[in-house]
Amino acid sequence: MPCPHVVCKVLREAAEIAQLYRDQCRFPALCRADVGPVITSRYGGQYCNVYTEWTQRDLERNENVKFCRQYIVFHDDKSVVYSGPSGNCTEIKGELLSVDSPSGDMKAVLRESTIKGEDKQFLEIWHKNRKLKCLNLTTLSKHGKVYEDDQFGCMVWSHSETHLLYVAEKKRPKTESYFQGQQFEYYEDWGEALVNKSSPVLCVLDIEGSNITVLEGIPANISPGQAFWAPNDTGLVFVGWWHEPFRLGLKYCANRRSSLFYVDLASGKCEQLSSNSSAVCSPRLSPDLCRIVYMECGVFGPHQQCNRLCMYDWYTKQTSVVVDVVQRAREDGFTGIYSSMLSPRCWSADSQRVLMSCAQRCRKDLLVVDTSTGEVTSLTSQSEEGSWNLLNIHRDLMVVSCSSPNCPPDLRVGFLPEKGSESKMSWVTLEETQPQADISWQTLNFMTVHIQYVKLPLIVMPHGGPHSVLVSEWFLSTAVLCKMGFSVLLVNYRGSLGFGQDNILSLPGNIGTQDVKDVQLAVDSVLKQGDFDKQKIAVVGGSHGGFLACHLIGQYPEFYKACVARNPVTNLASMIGSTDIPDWCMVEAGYEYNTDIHLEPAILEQMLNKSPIKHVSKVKTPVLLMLGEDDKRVPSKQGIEYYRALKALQVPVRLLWYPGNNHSLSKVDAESDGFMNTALWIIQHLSL
Ligand SMILES: CC(=O)N[C@@H](C)C(=O)N[C@@H](C)C(=O)O
Repeated sequence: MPCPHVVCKVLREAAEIAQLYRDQCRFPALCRADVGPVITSRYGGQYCNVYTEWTQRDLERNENVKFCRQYIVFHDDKSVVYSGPSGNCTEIKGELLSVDSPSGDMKAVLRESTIKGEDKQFLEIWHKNRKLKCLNLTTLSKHGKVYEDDQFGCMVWSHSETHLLYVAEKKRPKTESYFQGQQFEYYEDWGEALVNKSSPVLCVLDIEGSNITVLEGIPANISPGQAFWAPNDTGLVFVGWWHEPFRLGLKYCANRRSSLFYVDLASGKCEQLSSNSSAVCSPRLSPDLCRIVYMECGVFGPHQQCNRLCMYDWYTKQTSVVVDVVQRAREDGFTGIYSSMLSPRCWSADSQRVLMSCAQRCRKDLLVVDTSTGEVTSLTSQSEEGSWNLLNIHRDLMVVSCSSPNCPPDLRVGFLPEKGSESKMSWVTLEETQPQADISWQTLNFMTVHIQYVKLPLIVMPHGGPHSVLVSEWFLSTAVLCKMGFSVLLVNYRGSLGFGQDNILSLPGNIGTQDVKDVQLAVDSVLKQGDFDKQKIAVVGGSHGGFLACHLIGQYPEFYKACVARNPVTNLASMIGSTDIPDWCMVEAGYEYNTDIHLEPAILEQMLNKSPIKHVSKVKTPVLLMLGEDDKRVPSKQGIEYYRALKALQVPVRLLWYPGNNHSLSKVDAESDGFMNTALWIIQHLSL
């Protein structure tokens, strides 16, 4: 029997909202897992240690803290016999990178420490219970700062465990006096979140002799990263990004011209292993040291696309495409490969299959790819839970984390079943989590929405990118908003990842119309259910999601009662000259991009026509803008341009300015301040 509609009560007291936010911040997220070597106990049982790293917002310290916890896993190579934590959590401070040697006997740590007010980097080698070596990299001055980011950064032991490979900034000439004319030299960098990362170099530490060699032989027009040791330690394999005629932003942009390279340590010769005209990432060597898998996509065009999974045979030097681009969802449901990064290890023990977590429509699944047939099987598509993340796999023991919109991430392990028996996958939970019974969610054709028999206020959240995807996983802000009594509609519009390459390609040239109409269609269709209060709808979005939020309030002026935009794109025509990704503006406006492009008035006109600023005169909705001072992706001037237009029109607008923050506004205080202001802005303007 249908329940009568009742008026929904939303939590509106700032102190109570802050308490909810604090409570939900206590759920940590997994960021790393390693499987240690197999140890045989004196009673004959086999076990290994699983090392995990987590991050958690510490609101008191205004920091994202990182900590580790280890688990012991007894197994018989096919199943887990017994498992449990071995000790408590320990906070990790000052470690930028760390890695165990292949045998597990040694550990290398890159540490940053401030001495007499100066930042110094140290490279430590640990053996058993002692620190074997500590090199002051800053004093040695062989190179600049070591890269610790996901894009270029790596720290890898040689197979022989005698050398360590890492990436650092090339040494710059000293600038003691301006008479030398170099003090004010401009160094291009790789843009948003890669500031001051300009010319990476590959560095090798000879551990015995404490000797660091900065590798030569790499073409000067290439920036190397994501490196590892070739079979038998004869040389190094790496991804090289072309940086001529100039560097473009790399973050969220897998479409930068790049290739796989091999540099031979004896001869210094550098060889290109993959195509000259595509973009590659995440090369991973098989356990038998015979093959390398990597992901490949087109250069320019949409910033993230459906990938090809390619494989390079080390001995035959042949490259094959294991899984090709999927234009439209296949009959078996497979929609293509969208992972931007493979886990540190991704091969099965027999070097036949590759594992990955990958967006498939609105969820992230664990996929197994048979490299000899290209067959793709999902290990998780039949599971009820939301989304799965592969943290690592070693000797077929997978370490994964699973979460959903009402369940923070947990930690599980399980052995990869034999080929053909994937449906028999069974998991053992190492770390339970706390499901949030008062939040419910559903994936529908256009929406993720809470269906309840009360008139709920609705917050519409389209994602940014625009070529990214919202999967059914844990999000702090949506969980808190739901607990406050809001309903949240997360929208994947056409152009999102996870639905096939055709879907992605349908958007460039049509932004500002197709994506806007898709979001509105999703909102209208949930409103037809009658469960939501049509007078209490807000829209919230960041970046391209902010672009959509500003478009929606301009194109549907009576509809949204509050709008919150984080670093929104408001005018493509003015953004192209100042962003780190000018190609994005061209491609999304419907043009091909070339580095030597000349802007024509017609192009700028089209960009303006597709931008939210074009509709600003119709806006009535109160707007809260949140801008990061150091944003290189969507420079803050975009938001300021919109702010001025709204002020002139006397539309209520408030601007929050976050110094020391970039595009993501992810520093702990900026994020929590942004959340509180978002919640209070919506409460105020929805008259709750
Ligand atoms: C490629 C890119 O960064 N585009 C931005 C305009 C954008 O929308 N970014 C998203 C991913 C974000 O949420 O920051």
